[in-house]
Amino acid sequence: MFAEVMVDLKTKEIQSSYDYIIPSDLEGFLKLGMRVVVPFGNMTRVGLITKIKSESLAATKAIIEPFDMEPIVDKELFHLINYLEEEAMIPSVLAYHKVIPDALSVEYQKVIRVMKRDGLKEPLKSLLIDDVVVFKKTWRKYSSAFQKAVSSGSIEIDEAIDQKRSIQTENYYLKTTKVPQTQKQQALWLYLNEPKRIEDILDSGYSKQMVQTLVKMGSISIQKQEKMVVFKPTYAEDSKALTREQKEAVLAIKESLLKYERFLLKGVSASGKTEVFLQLCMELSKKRKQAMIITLDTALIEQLRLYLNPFLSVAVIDPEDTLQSRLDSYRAAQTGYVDVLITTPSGIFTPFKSLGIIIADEAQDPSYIDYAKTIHGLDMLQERARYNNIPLVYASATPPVQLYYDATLGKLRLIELNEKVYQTKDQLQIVDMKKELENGNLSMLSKPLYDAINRSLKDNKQALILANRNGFAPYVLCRSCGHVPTCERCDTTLTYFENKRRLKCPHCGYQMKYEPKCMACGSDKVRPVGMGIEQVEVQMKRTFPLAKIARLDSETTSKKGVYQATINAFKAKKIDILIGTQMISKGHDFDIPVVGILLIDSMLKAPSYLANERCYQLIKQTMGRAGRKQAGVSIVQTYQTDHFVLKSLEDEIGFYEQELNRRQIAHYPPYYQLLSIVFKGNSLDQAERAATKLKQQIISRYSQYEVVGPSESDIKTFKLMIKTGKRQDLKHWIQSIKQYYDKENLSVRFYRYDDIV
Ligand SMILES: Nc1ncnc2c1ncn2[C@@H]1O[C@H](COP(=O)(O)OP(=O)(O)OP(=O)(O)O)[C@@H](O)[C@H]1O
Ligand SMILES: [Zn+2]
Repeated sequence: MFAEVMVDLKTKEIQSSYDYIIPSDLEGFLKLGMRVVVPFGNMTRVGLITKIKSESLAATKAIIEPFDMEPIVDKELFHLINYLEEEAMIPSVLAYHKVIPDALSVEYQKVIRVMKRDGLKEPLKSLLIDDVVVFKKTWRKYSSAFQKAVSSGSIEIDEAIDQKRSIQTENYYLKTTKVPQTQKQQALWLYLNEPKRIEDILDSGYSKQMVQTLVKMGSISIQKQEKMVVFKPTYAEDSKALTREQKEAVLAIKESLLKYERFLLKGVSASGKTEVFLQLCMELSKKRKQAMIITLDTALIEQLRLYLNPFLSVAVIDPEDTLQSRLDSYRAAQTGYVDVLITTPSGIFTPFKSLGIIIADEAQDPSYIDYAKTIHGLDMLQERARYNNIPLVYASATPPVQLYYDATLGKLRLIELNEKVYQTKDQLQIVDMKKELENGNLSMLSKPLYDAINRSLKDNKQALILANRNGFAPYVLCRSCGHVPTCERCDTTLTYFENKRRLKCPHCGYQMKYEPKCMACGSDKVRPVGMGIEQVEVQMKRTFPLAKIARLDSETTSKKGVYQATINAFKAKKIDILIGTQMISKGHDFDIPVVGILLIDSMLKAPSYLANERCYQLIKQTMGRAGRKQAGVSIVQTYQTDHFVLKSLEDEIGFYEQELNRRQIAHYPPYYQLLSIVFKGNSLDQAERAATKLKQQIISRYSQYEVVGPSESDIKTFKLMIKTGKRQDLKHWIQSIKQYYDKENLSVRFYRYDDIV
């Protein structure tokens, strides 16, 4: 027998799988989805078995040994990998890379063994103090010394595979056939008629000492089993009486628990969607089925966990956690040990033993689309729900336009929660900043917002301010020559960060030190222009000097734990005014009377067909943080009071209808599908020529496609955007010409979820 092995999954250069002979003693043991150790050139590498077959013309080398005892990639994951290759047009190595978690990746090390210590000379003599040492990267400069030592036989160098994290085990205690003497001992012995962990034994009132004695006597045996790390149910809370709408929602979804169906749970902010999740998960837990809930970040994971944990066992996979902790939770889901797994869109590929429901919370959030814009988490979840024949619930106060549209077509079932649990009042006020200026108010705070915050502080209450723009100012400008510093890698205008005195590229992360001297003309008349969140903070501190003010954005939360701590402090009312970017807008169950929404005008002008939708959702989500347990007011400051997004903040249907209409006219989703084809060459010229040529080919071959571009989109990169009603045949055709570009040394990538227009 032969195996196709995808060698060294995490190395992008190795793009294909290779055939290996399966040694006869491993036949039957090795299965699809297991990792194996194989010879590769003169190295030893780990690879994944992607196929087992009876014939191979290419195989010359044999698999050395298994690396896993059971498959780490199951049938469903293979299906998803296939889906990624076919539908998202992702190269297969990358698809494997996406699906297999980092916690399971390996590293390769060189291990040096000292054979003859006397033969060692400096610097090796002092580097190799122990007899077995792992080679350090910094020792590369001594390569020739190491080579000499090898040829003289003083040292040997081996290659070792280092698994970054491994599955943890722990001891379980079980009775043997040997009956102990005393009555007390016999009680313990009988209690251990099935394997138990020491914690559980102690909890049941037996002593550690007695366990040890019986082990010595041979009445108890010790077994090693996989250690399961989950949050066990605390039973610390009583269940709530559901509202009428919650009851109806639970009932509707419960009816189709054991089949594939999509639901849109559209519930206004604070309508108690989480309670609906809890009820569904509890129902499934009775049927020994698991639930996967996706939310956005550490604080929201924790908020959800605290809500569910009194009733259910919960595991979480948070990209902020350690590899080991992520692996533990991964195994808890995979082995069926836990009721609920809560994770972020990064965890959507986690395998389950018996998945019963998928809930995509905050389904409107852009982070469901991966950074590269190749994978849409909601599409992957739909594929998983279909594969497992289970319901998928999208939950949101502001559903994506696409899902709203699908619901109107009857492709998914709409369930609405229109009332807030506590039926508190909320109020919206849109302030025209042009008028504020006319009335002589030059500050960034409008009179109504200033008054509202002031009142709240006087009442010992809080305020939340959205300022969704990083840095101190969006750019700096030389007032002498007009120069604006841009990124030397991708030409994007650099954002100015005053606290760190740096200029940073919002697109690629490039950064440089800020000098108040113009790089073009040397003048010292360089000034920040426009407003960012750092500046909002400075001005708020000046306006409300006695208030405790905190800021939440990518800068302040770069250190682990700060985000969660700040959210907790705000909930505990240790902060008076919290200023934040979009990270404060979604899902947090705050109890505040005032929300201020600033700096949204530039968002409405973003070059994305999703700009209106994103801005609408962001404002509505932020508004939803007030008026939960107490009445609340949201104040939106804008220069564009006539914009339909702002006009329809209290007319939901109006928003969706106008936006749909606009998209239909401009040929955007959901009416048209988009596909970006991006060429990256050795030069801008080469990329542009290829893009132009492909555009002509497409137009002459497929008259039904609209092709926009080519346009320069990055360094040495040109992009075509295709709009189409149907994408299928185009995909195969492009795949077939792809080899041609490979020969020309041009990389061609496809992006299905590119929204930049
Ligand atoms: N049936 C109920 N009885 C009493 N309190 C409830 C009930 N259901 C939910 N709550 C409480 O109402 C508050 C709001 O619920 P939840 O956070 O689930 O709202 P949500 O719909 O998810 O809002 P958002 O869209 O803003 O995230 C929570 O504090 C929750 O504990
Ligand atoms: Zn850049």
